[in-house]
Amino acid sequence: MEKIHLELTGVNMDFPTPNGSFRALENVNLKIQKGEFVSIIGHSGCGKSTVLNVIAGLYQATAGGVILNGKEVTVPGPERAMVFQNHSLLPWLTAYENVELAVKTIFKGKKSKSEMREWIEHNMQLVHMEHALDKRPDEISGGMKQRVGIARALAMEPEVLLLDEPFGALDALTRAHLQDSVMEIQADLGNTMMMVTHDVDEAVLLSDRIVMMTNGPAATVGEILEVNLPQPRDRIKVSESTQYNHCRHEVLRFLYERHGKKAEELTEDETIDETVVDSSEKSPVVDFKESQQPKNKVA
Ligand SMILES: Nc1ncnc2c1ncn2[C@@H]1O[C@H](COP(=O)(O)OP(=O)(O)OP(=O)(O)O)[C@@H](O)[C@H]1O
Repeated sequence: MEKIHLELTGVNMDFPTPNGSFRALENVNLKIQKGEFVSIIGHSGCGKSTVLNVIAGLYQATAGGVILNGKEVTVPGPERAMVFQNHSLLPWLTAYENVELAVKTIFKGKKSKSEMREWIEHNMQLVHMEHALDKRPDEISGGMKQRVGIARALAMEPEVLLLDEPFGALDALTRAHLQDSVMEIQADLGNTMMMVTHDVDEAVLLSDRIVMMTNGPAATVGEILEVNLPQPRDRIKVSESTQYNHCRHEVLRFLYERHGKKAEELTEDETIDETVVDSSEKSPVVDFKESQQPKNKVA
């Protein structure tokens, strides 16, 4: 049995609201091994981002806690880097300088100026952005900005990379490129990665396990699905495999059941455009999409 790297135990998260306390999470328990890629999926507003924010230390759990490498985490730290849906780069700095800012914070006094430069260039290479070091965010595309955001997070040498819908704002082709890059990076570096996504295909393609959350309020882990697909994964080969379609069906079944549709109404290859109920509003919203990403691997 592998050693547990990251563990959430009995996590509750209550938010104060004008109408009293709102319980977003209740008794969330999760054990993650080093180097695992875990996706979190669930209906809109169920609490996926809240789970990541608690791990990041941006929110403090009202009960229970998070242990990383045997130590409790309650505040943000460089060993847990977060990538958001919107790149959050500083617009007046170049791509290089944006990454440099994070690198200086972590490695000041530990790396020389030339070592820092090498390290920044190395991380930009990992995300295939070495050609745009001197571009400012307004001079590069959304996908390129996201790449720089990932480089900035990786440059902090985090033990855990937290990805909150990192590709959600991108077009299908760019998303596919970035998914491939993230798979390559994880194969290279072996980081533990946790990703919130609404995209069932993305979750199956990238994950070792998919955590499916129940609807809120007081959301918790509903089911956990193991994705037993061989690595490295080629999107075209994977999408043709029975195991892939089984995993996809299992996630859709879970989401449908939470939406009130019966599992037996699903077929293995059913196409779905929208399936969910916003768990906080209890009204149908267009949210869960079968991925429209291209099925072939893009270089
Ligand atoms: N700071 C806050 N104060 C009050 N309520 C909050 C706060 N942050 C989140 N919530 C509530 O907690 C619940 C979970 O929110 P969260 O953003 O984690 O859901 P989510 O599953 O990530 O949603 P989505 O899929 O739409 O991004 C929601 O009902 C949300 O309104």
